[in-house]
Amino acid sequence: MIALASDHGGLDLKNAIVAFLREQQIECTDLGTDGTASVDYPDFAEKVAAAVVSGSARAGILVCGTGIGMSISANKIPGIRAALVHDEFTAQMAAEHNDANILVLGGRVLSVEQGVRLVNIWLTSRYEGGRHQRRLDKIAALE
Ligand SMILES: O=C(CO)[C@H](O)[C@H](O)[C@H](O)COP(=O)(O)O
Repeated sequence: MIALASDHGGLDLKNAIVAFLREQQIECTDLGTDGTASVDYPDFAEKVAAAVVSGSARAGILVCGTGIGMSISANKIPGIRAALVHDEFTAQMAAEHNDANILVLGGRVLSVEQGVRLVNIWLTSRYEGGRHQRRLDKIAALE
């Protein structure tokens, strides 16, 4: 299960990602927002982070205008490694090196096509472990 949410600035990209995941028959849950009314991104970051930390979702995707506010918010939650990515390389590294459990995208930064492409790269890339695990352990110790 993948949990997704956006604010109003990320709505179109989030909806496109939901459609993509359903097309791929990847189970997902859309935690909002549902319309174009202005909302506050920390409320939605918290919902997705809670789903990931509780284990009800294996991973999460958050979208706001820049992705910055969502990543700052989600990374406040212990156990979350939220990665804001902008291109193919950072999407791949977020999985391979950081084992990011939440992918964050900027709906006002990326085209819908590019955003969906980055989701696909992150989902199909695998954490490499090894030296990276030592670093993730040190991140966890900071919590
Ligand atoms: O990351 C953000 C803020 O740090 C997001 O881009 C928000 O979507 C953005 O701030 C919302 O802006 P708005 O002017 O209220 O639409």
